[in-house]
Amino acid sequence: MKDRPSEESTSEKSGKVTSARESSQPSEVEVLIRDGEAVRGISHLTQSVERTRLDTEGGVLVAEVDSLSHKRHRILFDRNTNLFEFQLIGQENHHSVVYRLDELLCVQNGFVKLKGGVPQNNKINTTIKTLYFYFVYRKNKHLWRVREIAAIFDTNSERDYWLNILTATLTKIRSRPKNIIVYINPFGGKGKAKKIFQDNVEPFFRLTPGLKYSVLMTERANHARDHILEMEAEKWYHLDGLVSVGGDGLFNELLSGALLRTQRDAGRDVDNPNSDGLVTPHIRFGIIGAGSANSIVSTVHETSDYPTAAVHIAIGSECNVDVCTVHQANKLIRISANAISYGWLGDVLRDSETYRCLGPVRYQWSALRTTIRHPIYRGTVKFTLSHKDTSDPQTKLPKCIEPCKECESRKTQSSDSPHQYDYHWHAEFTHVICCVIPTVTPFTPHGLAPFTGIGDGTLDLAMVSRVSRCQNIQFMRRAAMYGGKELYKLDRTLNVYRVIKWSYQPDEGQPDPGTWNLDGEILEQTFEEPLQFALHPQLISFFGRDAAQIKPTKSSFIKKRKSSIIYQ
Ligand SMILES: Nc1ncnc2c1ncn2[C@@H]1O[C@H](COP(=O)(O)OP(=O)(O)OP(=O)(O)O)[C@@H](O)[C@H]1O
Repeated sequence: MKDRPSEESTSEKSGKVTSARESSQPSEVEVLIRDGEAVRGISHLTQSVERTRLDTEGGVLVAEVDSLSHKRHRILFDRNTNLFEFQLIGQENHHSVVYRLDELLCVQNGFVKLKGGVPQNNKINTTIKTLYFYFVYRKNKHLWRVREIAAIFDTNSERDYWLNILTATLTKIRSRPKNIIVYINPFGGKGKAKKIFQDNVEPFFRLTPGLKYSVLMTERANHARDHILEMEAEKWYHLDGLVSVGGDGLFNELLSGALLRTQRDAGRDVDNPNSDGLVTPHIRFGIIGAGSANSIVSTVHETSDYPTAAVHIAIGSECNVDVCTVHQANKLIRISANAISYGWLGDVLRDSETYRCLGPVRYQWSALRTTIRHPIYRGTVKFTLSHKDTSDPQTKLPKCIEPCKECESRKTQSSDSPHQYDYHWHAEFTHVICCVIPTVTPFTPHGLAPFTGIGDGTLDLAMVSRVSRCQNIQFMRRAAMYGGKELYKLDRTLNVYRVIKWSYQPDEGQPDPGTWNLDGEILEQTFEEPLQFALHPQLISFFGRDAAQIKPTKSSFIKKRKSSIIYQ
């Protein structure tokens, strides 16, 4: 059991301590995140210190403390670089550990029960003289957790001085959210969204200094979207985050509500697919994946782990994400930040709606039914490449099925007359799949889109023309087992392009125009009007961090353990 100082066992030593002065309160703090960079120690900033001292405003705060095992340490907090250094003193060799301010979730004058790095409840077990630092860290490739460092000060007032100054500093970190709304779909996934929030997310929020949050339980479909659109302006502009606790469908409501509201307030035309002037919402999005697929959260954080998502919201990490708008007859009809698919995948979703009573198994059942039916749709895909794509579709795309209206119209037009899209392909399709982000789902754990990123300014468009039932099963099996990257390696004839806009129109005279699967929701296609898809690069921000930038903490810390404070 951990040795914690209790009220009875500690006695306060006398000592004059600088009181928290007005002048020492920090103004707004800008944390420079230097992920992946080796952080230089700050020990050069001080030589010998007896007790808490603040060199200058924005200078270095220094104190000598004991660890729980009574080893003497020095803590330095450099307010210019926003770095903490914990040094073990009185040893021959120099042992220290450095943390950044943005890794500090909170400081407390008592300990919080942690289980596997997740705060268990909100009870703070107050102690005297001990300050508990709660730092977030990347536990392994995917998971983020909280670790505790306990430092026993010489006096209670010195501890309180540190507590006040650090809490005030954390409250003023500009990138941390101050005011968020949490939308919970009580029926999402297995109907446990509320409990998931209370057990895995709320404890982080309660610990975060300066974070205010309100919770809205949705009562119907589109409740969250309408709530955002109808919110009073003053409330809306004071918000800095919207968090969905549910599936991809609930998140899409938040996304649509916030984007529509922002464009409406800015007087932008959302209906025109060629308008590239959409305004970025002032809020960031957080997702707690409590739905059935949780594809967006799994793609952004590479895991649907609830505490990881909660950590990113609490510490205010940020990543920008591309968005795709879908238009029909010059009207905006949907917004997607995930994947849009037509053909086999669209039909599976449509069929699965009839079998909702089966729960998540319905997708497997409908996949089987759709594979037996083996739908093929004839239509025209038109697209414009992103400048990042180097392949030339002209040399790779098979010939259009004749007659092709687009080929004929291009023949009759002069070569210099502008086309809305640079390339087209009239074919019979088994799949047309467009990924805005890599699209990690329980069925495609390695990501469906071969080369796209979450905010790389491209859409990956894959067109799979008529294949046999057997080939389609192989195609889906490979995509699920190895991910899109391997699929592309195995089949170089796969027509995949990085595009910025595209459209699809089915040929008339087929029994069915087909259905789209847009972020897991059905979108009906019509014969009359093509659907147009337009990319808006990095239009929204998420509470998330590019995982590749941060190295996981080494698990061999036991070997390097020098004290209960320095174990990295
Ligand atoms: N209280 C509610 N009652 C009914 N429907 C709701 C409610 N709140 C949200 N919805 C709608 O339910 C749909 C599915 O919700 P959500 O995505 O949260 O869960 P899910 O279990 O992942 O769903 P799916 O079955 O689509 O995967 C959303 O499109 C949303 O609009």
